[in-house]
Amino acid sequence: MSLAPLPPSALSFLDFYLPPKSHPNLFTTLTYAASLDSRISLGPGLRTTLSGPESKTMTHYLRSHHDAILVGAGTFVADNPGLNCQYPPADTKNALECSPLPVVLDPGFGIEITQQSKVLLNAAQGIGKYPVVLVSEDRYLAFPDKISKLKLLGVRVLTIHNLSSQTSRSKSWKLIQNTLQHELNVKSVMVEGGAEVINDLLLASHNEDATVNSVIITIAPVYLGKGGVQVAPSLPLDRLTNTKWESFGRDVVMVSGVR
Ligand SMILES: NC(=O)c1ccc[n+]([C@@H]2O[C@H](COP(=O)([O-])OP(=O)(O)OC[C@H]3O[C@@H](n4cnc5c(N)ncnc54)[C@H](O)[C@@H]3O)[C@@H](O)[C@H]2O)c1
Ligand SMILES: Nc1nc(=O)c(N)c(NC[C@H](O)[C@H](O)[C@H](O)COP(=O)(O)O)[nH]1
Repeated sequence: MSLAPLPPSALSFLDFYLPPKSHPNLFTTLTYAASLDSRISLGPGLRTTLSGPESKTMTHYLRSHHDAILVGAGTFVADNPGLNCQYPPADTKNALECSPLPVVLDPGFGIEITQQSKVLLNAAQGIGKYPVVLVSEDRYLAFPDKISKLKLLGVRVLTIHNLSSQTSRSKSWKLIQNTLQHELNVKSVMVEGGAEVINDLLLASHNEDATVNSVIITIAPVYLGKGGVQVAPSLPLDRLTNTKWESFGRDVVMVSGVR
């Protein structure tokens, strides 16, 4: 599948919100696509396409600018995501180089990754990187066989000390960002969802437990209704700053951020 090129106006619109060439700490971008009623899928466990072709290309362009891409266990199970970059590669070598490191947040160590998982099919074809799974230490110790099996498939499992004993999920973001920066040597991460991950990270940023440098949201002109999986943090949050809006085909994209 080849994605349509982005016009120069889209590139300049995004430029300020991308990770800069050098940044002292981990640069975190939160990005997702939502409906007009702030739903990101039709229901739990359902994969729902919201982005049109232009904003889909934009997401892949963002992927090419980040070292890592993080999704939660719920998204991994619902979407079977490939988590690679399909834009702008002209060939396979390019696709591997521009693809971020896929990171799956799965404290309970419950997801099944098999040879048929899209992320591993991409890695085996050389068009994506092998993933890392972040799990709680207690769950890691409970499943030695699973770790060996995953290792054979090329999947790395990393533990986060005390992840499950955090009193709030907002607090666990500090540990997650530390692990990305110091253990995986990641300088920029793009967090794609799902709703639990997004709601917690927004709250963590509000509570200053985590840093979010950019927020890039695609709004699709559709209502998904009350049954949809909703982005709605548990508290009202501060108004986003440095916001700009631009049409991408039938969608609108909002960018916000501080460097
Ligand atoms: N439209 C979009 O841009 C988009 C993006 C991603 C996912 N989705 C959709 O979202 C749905 C999945 O969302 P969800 O909310 O069910 O699952 P999720 O992907 O947010 O994963 C939830 C799991 O992640 C882990 N987790 C989340 N926050 C954590 C934290 N702070 N600390 C430790 N662990 C944490 C926990 O294991 C939790 O059970 C699916 O339907 C998927 O299709 C849509
Ligand atoms: N930008 C965006 N628009 C959407 O309409 C949608 N459903 C997602 N969802 C994000 C989530 O992370 C998905 O899992 C990946 O979009 C799967 O896609 P890939 O196989 O990795 O290309 N993201």
